[in-house]
Amino acid sequence: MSLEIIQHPLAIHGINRLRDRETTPQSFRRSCDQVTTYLAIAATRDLQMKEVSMETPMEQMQARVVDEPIVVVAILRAGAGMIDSVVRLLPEVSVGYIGLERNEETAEARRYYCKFPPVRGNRVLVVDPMLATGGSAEQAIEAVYEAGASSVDFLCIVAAPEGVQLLESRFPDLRIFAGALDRELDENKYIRPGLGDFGDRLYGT
Ligand SMILES: O=P(O)(O)OC[C@H]1O[C@H](OP(=O)(O)OP(=O)(O)O)[C@H](O)[C@@H]1O
Ligand SMILES: O=c1cc[nH]c(=O)[nH]1
Ligand SMILES: [Mg+2]
Repeated sequence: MSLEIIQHPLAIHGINRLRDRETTPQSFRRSCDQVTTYLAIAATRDLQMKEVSMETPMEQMQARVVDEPIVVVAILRAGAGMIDSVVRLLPEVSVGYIGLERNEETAEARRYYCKFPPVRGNRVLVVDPMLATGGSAEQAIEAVYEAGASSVDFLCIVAAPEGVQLLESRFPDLRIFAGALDRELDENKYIRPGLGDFGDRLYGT
């Protein structure tokens, strides 16, 4: 497993806008988009390319274009807020959804929805802004591997050490791209310092 923490100053700035309790919903959405864009750029740095011949208005040339189908799978609800940013970078991407909700007492995630496009043999980006205990990500990644993904990258905005450890023990080939690695989980399994409940802040619930 590998863990990359995005170091770009604009990504760090965006995460700290998300953390600030004074941030308005409008600015929260803009910062979510900004940080997700940096995560997606990092995760697609090694996309396969192929050579094609093409004509510019001036002459013929050999050019390289992306040659790898990608699937993005969002963990609902909060992960839905990251889809548009990925689709803007990768307009051809297919999109799947898995609905998971943590029980407020036990913090265990319950699956309530799952719909994937064809995944077999493809690289899949699983997106969810928060990696806390790792239970939600574990269920989603397991489902994606069961559907036949050739490789999985997990993109999150804030990760807790507990979640990273769980994913590391479960999926040796997984790559995690995170905006920040925070200190710990609290007694309610919320990330500290964290940013609160991402879904509630994104959707105003
Ligand atoms: O690592 P875990 O301990 O599983 O916690 C992380 C999960 O918790 C949040 O979702 P939540 O269950 O609050 O659902 P929501 O997105 O609908 O708000 C978050 O978006 C992750 O999916
Ligand atoms: O800190 C946390 C933990 C889980 N889900 C969130 O939205 N925030
Ligand atoms: Mg929530």
